[in-house]
Amino acid sequence: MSAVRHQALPGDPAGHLPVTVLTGFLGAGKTTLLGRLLRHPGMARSAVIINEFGDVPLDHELVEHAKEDIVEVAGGCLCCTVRGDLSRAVRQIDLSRRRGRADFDRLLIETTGLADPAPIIHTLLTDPVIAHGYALDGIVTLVDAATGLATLERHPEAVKQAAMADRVLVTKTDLTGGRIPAGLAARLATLAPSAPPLPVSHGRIDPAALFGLAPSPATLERWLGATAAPGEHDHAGHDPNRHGEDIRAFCLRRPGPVRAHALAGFLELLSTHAGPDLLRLKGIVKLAEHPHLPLVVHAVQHIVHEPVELPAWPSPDHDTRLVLITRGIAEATVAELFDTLADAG
Ligand SMILES: Nc1nc2c(ncn2[C@@H]2O[C@H](COP(=O)(O)OP(=O)(O)OP(=O)(O)O)[C@@H](O)[C@H]2O)c(=O)[nH]1
Repeated sequence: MSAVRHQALPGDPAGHLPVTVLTGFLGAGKTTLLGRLLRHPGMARSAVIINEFGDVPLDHELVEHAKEDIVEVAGGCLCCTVRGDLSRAVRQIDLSRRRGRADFDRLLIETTGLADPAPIIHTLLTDPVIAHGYALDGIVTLVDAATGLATLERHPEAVKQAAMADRVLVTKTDLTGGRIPAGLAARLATLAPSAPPLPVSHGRIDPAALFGLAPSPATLERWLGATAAPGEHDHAGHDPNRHGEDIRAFCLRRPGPVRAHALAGFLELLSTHAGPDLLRLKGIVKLAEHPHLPLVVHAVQHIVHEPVELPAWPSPDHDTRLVLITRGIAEATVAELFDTLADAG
């Protein structure tokens, strides 16, 4: 038996460990917030499950973490194709805790940006092993201050994420003058009236604001009633890189270095012309100018974020890898554009 201290939920004599579900549309800032939270001294005893859409996981290389209590679930959304994987991931990390290999008293689950939180909550509440040892402490939904309103208009997944929130964080308010834009605030007030939004910049928030939000039994009942029974969303043979009709993920890989101006041209062309259909781009790039210092790039719809240079390659894989999630844009078109610019570079 490990000597694990249990930090039970208040009023929970059974000593269930609290689980927080961190959700929010593609690129809303979930990984940024998580990275920052995990550096907070009060968060040292947290385990994390990260789920990524598509079969080329990158987040585990991009989340700065000094701890090993992180399990990555790749290859689809927890909400549709890999719900069984959520159970397995929680069971795996729970077994590590019981065997004394992992020492945590709080679990955080970061969903993909396309996830419907309802089936995830359903699994947490109904899987016998999970329900025995863990209890939902709250759903924290991140909404991007700059793209959030347009995203809520176009993507029902984003609406559901906001509607189920116990806490809404409006991220990137440094891009909107430190404020939540009025139109977005009004939309959120109707979607999540009991979760007034908090503005957040660069993931800076007191962790206490995110915990102890446990939804009431009546709310849980409502979700359980509204959610499909386990198995209904699990499609055998479902392509993990597809979501709905025309959203798909793909990865561009290039072993040779890429010149900075070729990369900048590619990002500029793509974000300007694909606009809202470039749901997400993230990647790690070997720049010709600094091949030993990998560059992390991000774009969310029409916004290309400030690239960040890492002090070292996070894994032995030193190829440039760009993961894209697009709506109705062919992989071949994007790959050709990238190759043309990189080859000419
Ligand atoms: N200016 C600004 N940029 C931010 C902020 N938070 C996150 N970003 C940037 O937004 C981009 C996306 O952030 P992530 O944390 O990767 O977003 P995510 O929600 O984890 O993305 P997915 O996992 O792909 O859905 C990155 O370039 C971040 O640096 C913020 O508060 N301000």
